[in-house]
Amino acid sequence: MTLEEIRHEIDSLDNQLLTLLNRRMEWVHKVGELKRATKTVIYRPEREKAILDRVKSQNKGPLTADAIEAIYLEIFAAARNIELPERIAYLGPEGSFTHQAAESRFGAMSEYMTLPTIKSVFEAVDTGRAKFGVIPIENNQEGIVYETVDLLNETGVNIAAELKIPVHFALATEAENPSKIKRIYSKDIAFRQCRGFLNKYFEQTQPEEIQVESTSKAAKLAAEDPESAAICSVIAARLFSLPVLFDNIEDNGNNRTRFFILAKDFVNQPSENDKTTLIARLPDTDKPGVLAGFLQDFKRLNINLTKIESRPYKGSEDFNFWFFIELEGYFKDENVQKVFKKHRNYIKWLGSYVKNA
Ligand SMILES: C=C(O[C@@H]1C=C(C(=O)O)C=C[C@H]1O)C(=O)O
Repeated sequence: MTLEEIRHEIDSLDNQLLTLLNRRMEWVHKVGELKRATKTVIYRPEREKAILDRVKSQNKGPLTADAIEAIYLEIFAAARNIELPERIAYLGPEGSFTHQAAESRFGAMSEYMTLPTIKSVFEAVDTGRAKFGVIPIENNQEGIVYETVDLLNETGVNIAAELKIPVHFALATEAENPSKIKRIYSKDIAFRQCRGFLNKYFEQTQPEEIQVESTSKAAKLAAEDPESAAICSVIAARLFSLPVLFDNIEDNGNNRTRFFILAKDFVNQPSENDKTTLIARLPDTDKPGVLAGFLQDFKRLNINLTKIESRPYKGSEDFNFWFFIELEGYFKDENVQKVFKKHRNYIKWLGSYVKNA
C-alpha cells in the first residue's frame, strides 16, 4: 500500500470515529436532559469508572489500558461540558501534582482555576465559584494532610471522588552534569524523599539546598539560573522548558498521593465498591471506653474501617479530639445506616464514592 492509500484509510476511520463520537454525545445530551428534569448532578464518577472498567476489559489491543483511560477521560470531560460547562479549582501552582491529578480526571477540555491554598479551593467550591475542587488528602509515605482534614470538618462540602496518582520526582537543570550544580531548589518533602539520590550524586560538591513553596516554583527558579537544579515533576520541568537530567529520583518508587474531588451538595449513586468518609465528634472522649465502644459498633456490623485519625478541637482548653474516619461501604448500606442512626448527633457524613485502586 502507498502512503496515500494508508492515509485514505485513516481519514475514512476518522470520519467514522467522528460520527460515532457525535452520536455518543447525542445520547449524553439526553442523559443531561433527564438529569436536569430530575435535578440530579451531571458528574457520575461511579458510572465513568464502570465504563472504563468495561471498555478496558473488552480491549484486545494494540491500545494499552492507560491509553484507553486517557482517551475516555477526555471523552467524558467533553461530554460533561456539553451537559453543563464546569469549572475546576485545584491547589496550584500550575504544574503541581494536584494539577496533574485534576487533569487526569477532568481532561484538557475543562476550565481550570489555579488557587494558592487548600483553603481557597474549599472556598471556591463552597461558594459555587468552582463546581469541583481538587486537593491532596494523603501521601502513602508522608501520611495525612491535616489542613485538608480540618477543612473537611469546618466546611460544608462533600467528597465526590478520590483518585491516586504516582509521585515521581525529576532533577531538572540547564547544567550539563551534576558537578556544575551549585544550588538545588525544591520543597521540603521532595528533598526528604530524594535523600538517597542527593547523597549519591552530590556527596562531593554539596550544593546548597534552597526550600521553596512548590516544586513548580523550584522549576521556574532553576530555569532562570543555569548553575542550579530543581527537584520537581516532569510536568513542571516541561512547563518552564527545563531539561530533565534524571527522572524517578525518589528513594521509594511506590510514592503515591491520594486526592479528593470536592463538590457542594454532592451525592453519588452506589457502586459495587464504595468507600465512605465521615467525621465523628464523640462526646466525653475523656471517659474510658467511649472510643472503643464506638469502634466496636463497626466491628459488630462487619464494617471494615480503613482509616482513623484524631484531631484536636481548636481553641479548646482540654485535650479532646474528634475523629476522621473512613470505611468500606456506601452510606445507605443497611449496616452503615445502623451506625449512622445510632450516632446521628455525632457523625458528619462527608461522602460515599467509588473506591479507586
Ligand atoms: C452521560 C452521563 O453523564 C456524565 C458523562 C458520562 C459519559 O460521558 O459517559 C458518564 C457519567 C457522567 O459523568 C451519565 O451519567 O451517563
